[in-house]
Amino acid sequence: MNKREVDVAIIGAGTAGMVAYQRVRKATDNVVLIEGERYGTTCARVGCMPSKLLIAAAERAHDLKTADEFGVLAGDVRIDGRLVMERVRAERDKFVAPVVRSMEKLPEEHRLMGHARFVDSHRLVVGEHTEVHADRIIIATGSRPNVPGILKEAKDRLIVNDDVFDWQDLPESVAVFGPGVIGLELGQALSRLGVRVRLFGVSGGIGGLRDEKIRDYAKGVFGEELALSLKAETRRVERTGEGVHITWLENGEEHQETFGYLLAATGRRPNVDNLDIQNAGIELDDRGMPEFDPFTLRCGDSHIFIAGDVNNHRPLLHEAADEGRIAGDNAAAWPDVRTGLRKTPLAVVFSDPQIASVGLTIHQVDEKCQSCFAIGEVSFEDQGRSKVIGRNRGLLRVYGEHGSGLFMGAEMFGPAAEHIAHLLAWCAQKRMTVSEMLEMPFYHPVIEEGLRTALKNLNRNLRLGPEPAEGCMDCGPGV
Ligand SMILES: Cc1cc2nc3c(=O)[nH]c(=O)nc-3n(C[C@H](O)[C@H](O)[C@H](O)COP(=O)(O)OP(=O)(O)OC[C@H]3O[C@@H](n4cnc5c(N)ncnc54)[C@H](O)[C@@H]3O)c2cc1C
Ligand SMILES: NC(=O)c1ccc[n+]([C@@H]2O[C@H](COP(=O)([O-])OP(=O)(O)OC[C@H]3O[C@@H](n4cnc5c(N)ncnc54)[C@H](O)[C@@H]3O)[C@@H](O)[C@H]2O)c1
Repeated sequence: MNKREVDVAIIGAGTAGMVAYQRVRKATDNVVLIEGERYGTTCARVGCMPSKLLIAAAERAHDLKTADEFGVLAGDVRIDGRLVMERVRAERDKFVAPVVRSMEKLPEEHRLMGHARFVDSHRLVVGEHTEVHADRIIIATGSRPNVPGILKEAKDRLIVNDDVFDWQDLPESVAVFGPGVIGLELGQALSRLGVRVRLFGVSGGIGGLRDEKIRDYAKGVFGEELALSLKAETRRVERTGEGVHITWLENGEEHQETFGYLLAATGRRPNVDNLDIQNAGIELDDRGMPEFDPFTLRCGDSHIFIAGDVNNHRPLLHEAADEGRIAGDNAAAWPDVRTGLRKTPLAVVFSDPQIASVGLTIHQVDEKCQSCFAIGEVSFEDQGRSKVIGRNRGLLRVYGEHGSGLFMGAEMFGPAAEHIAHLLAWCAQKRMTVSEMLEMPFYHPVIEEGLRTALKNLNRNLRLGPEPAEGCMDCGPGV
């Protein structure tokens, strides 16, 4: 077995691992970045980018199919599944290639291919060919789909997100299990591309929405175009000659339907269980997850750090990058460990309408403010710009603290949520009050005017500032 002695070993060459590597590199040349499978990252290969490519095709198809609303007659819209998937794969490959190239450009002594596992708190065995002794270690091993046992009965027709993006053609039908972020994004996109889809859930939730009022509204809107079984008890999953036959119980009645494939989007499992983590000498919780500080990413008071999806703290791309930076800086400077900047929570679901959440959830605000908070809201059904562009479905709810008037968080289902969420996240991070946010300029006619309406409503409910005039003429029509 080869032997290596390094200052810092990083396990996992995904986004968190690559960013951590760049930071460590500033302090030492004696570093190794270990990858067990392939270069290219989850985001570029099987995550953010290919999913958004599929969604982009679905949005084009949907726009064409609904263009007659504007008097634009597109005729019969035909979707060529082979061409759709060809573009998804080709564009995906263009995102993956530069990531792989940047990895391959690293000095050879900084790269190691092979699955890593802990032998003790400082020693890793990699691919059974190299033993690495590291002064400090960063775990950045990401996550993988978690598939409940019963779904495995779909056998060769069971797929996860990774498989979808290698399809050569679109299938006739897919049962999507898991109405969370991945299931909703992919399920709606496939449906809009002409695939027969049913979305199965267990708890009644959809798209990770936490505010019940928005969740109920969103369920109504998605239910108009998607077959939803959000509170289903799966009785049987059988691989038959035609595909996958599913029997489920819903509202006290048994239902059955056959699909070509079963897509499991039932959550993700951190890649901790394949590391022999029990040998690392760090505290584990009752689920076997390392205890760590989210501000330093350090596990207890050890020399081991954990960054990205693997710690399951905020499993999003920009958070993986931030955590890679913090863990990298701290591993480099160890034992001088510093707290890093954690940004305001921000999440976007690329459904249509989009879903976004910013800052604290309604339940967290309630807990933090001990019920001393108010809610402002706006419906986009009557919002001027949204009506003009035919996207007037949605609801935004903003939360503020009584007394201080501070903006605490928001949840949104509606048009341009990805953009409005950014404005809100920036205000939250700057700790702005709702009144200060209302001092900012709002153009006319734009979707952001809907945000202003929600903020004015919140200010009124916080009993701050002047009582807003009904039908404000300064604001123009349809705001
Ligand atoms: C379908 C889908 C869509 C998504 N869309 C979005 C989106 O739109 N926006 C967003 O912000 N986020 C999105 N995400 C989440 C985002 O992709 C992740 O948060 C991010 O990629 C996590 O990066 P990471 O570095 O933690 O993990 P990864 O990029 O997964 O890297 C981990 C690496 O560790 C390696 N590894 C694992 N175990 C070992 C081992 N024992 N030894 C050596 N190497 C190992 C793996 O092979 C992998 O290369 C999406 C995810 C999915 C699945
Ligand atoms: N746009 C984005 O930013 C984006 C997109 C995709 C993924 N992601 C990230 O990836 C993470 C994982 O996404 P995900 O969708 O896999 O997880 P998730 O936790 O969002 O959703 C999983 C869903 O599966 C349901 N479920 C669990 N067991 C089930 C069963 N047996 N039958 C039916 N439903 C079942 C859960 O109730 C939940 O609704 C997200 O939390 C997010 O951080 C982000």
